[in-house]
Amino acid sequence: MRIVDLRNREYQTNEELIKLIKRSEMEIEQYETAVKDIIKNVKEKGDEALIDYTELFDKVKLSSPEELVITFDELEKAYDQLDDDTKWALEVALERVKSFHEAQIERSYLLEEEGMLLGQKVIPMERVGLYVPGGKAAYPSTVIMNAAPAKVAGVKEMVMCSPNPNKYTLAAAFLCGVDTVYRIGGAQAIAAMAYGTETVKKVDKIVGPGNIFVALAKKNVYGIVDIDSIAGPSEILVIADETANPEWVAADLLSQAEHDELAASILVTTSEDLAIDVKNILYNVLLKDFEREEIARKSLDNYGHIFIVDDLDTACEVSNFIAPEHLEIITKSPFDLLEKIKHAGAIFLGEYSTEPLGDYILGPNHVLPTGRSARFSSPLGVYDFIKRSSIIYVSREGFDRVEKYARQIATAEGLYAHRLSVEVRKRSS
Ligand SMILES: NC(=O)c1ccc[n+]([C@@H]2O[C@H](COP(=O)([O-])OP(=O)(O)OC[C@H]3O[C@@H](n4cnc5c(N)ncnc54)[C@H](O)[C@@H]3O)[C@@H](O)[C@H]2O)c1
Ligand SMILES: N[C@H](CO)Cc1c[nH]c[nH+]1
Ligand SMILES: [Zn+2]
Repeated sequence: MRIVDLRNREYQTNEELIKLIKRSEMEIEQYETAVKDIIKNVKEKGDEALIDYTELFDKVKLSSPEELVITFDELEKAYDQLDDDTKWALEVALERVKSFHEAQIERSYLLEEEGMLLGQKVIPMERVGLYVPGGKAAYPSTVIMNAAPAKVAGVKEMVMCSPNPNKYTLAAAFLCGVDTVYRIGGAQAIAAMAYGTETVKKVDKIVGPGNIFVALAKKNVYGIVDIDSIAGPSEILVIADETANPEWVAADLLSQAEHDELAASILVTTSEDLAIDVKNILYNVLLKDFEREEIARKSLDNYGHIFIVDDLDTACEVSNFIAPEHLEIITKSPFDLLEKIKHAGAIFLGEYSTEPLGDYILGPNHVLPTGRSARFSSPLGVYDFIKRSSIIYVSREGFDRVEKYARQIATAEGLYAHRLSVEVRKRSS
């Protein structure tokens, strides 16, 4: 495999590539230390720590723990304040996301065998925590992406945390029927939902995306609660050939760069001309007079890459290695590459399937694994909000069919009380 970037550096191996794309261990360690400290403080000081962090990071001064909670009236008022077009757009999005996720519903089942009924009962989670980011932008769309699959799964209670949420985020929470909303963000919100405080309810599972502090905090509380995936700073990788429109590709790369200085936007192309055009358009046209220039420029300078490869097979190999959150394939025959893609949070095929449509309105979830975790994680879905219990019924007849095998295996394991449980029943015949 031969990979050349725009500065004519050559990468021979995946290891060289990973060094380039990975945030340095030292960088991550700094964030880890800060996050662990925040979690410890919230565990020890509860609401007091939440009030302090909210002032420090979100510049919101609260005079009492009650103010951490946003009342139902505030949510309703926020919704009423929206103009009709925005209300309608959010409603259409909610309906589309819900109906896409309905296909993920998993049913309980019972298998009947001679003398036995064996099955699985699907049970929705009782209380889940939704994280909705709010530092560098507001994310009403993420309220929908979190809440819609939870509702479809039948979750009883939804708790939501977001730093300094604006009227759009609050209106979306109202529309989605979120039960309790707290104005708390970052690692402190994750710690509060995992451990509970005097005011914040402890949940069974925390889902939703966020910046590096949120993503690392979720990783840290995993085990105390369940989490969905590591859905951290956004990523996009575009595989494109000479048929791609450079302006469209550049716009799509910028769409994720504007989320966060730590976002990653990568183009892998077989066309050197396209590579040069995309770079020029990005830096000499789109970034000029761009409202979110500061964030996007830092992201592109540090984590933006353009790789030129010999063929589309190599492009797929690079993409599989990076395992991006979003993969766009803008080539002459995008479906031809689909079977070669092994790791990606969401795969967008063809030039009109632009990533931002997926962020807002199509239906598939936009809460997606990042940082190469698409190798083992999936998009947020109904399956994240359910758990399963096995159901077991055995009659005397069923018992007689299998008891000797159980006794045999119990003997092999040296677990005599296990064997006894079977023997006492056998003797009763
Ligand atoms: N992967 C996905 O599915 C997905 C979806 C949507 C958004 N995102 C990502 O979510 C993120 C949103 O980030 P954001 O910053 O706008 O909002 P955010 O809510 O995730 O983070 C804001 C919080 O970060 C904390 N914070 C900021 N600076 C800190 C510091 N120096 N020390 C400790 N804590 C600090 C504060 O508590 C603040 O409330 C972006 O990275 C975006 O790319 C990812
Ligand atoms: N692209 C983000 C996921 O990485 C989701 C989002 C919400 N709003 C805009 N974009
Ligand atoms: Zn986005």
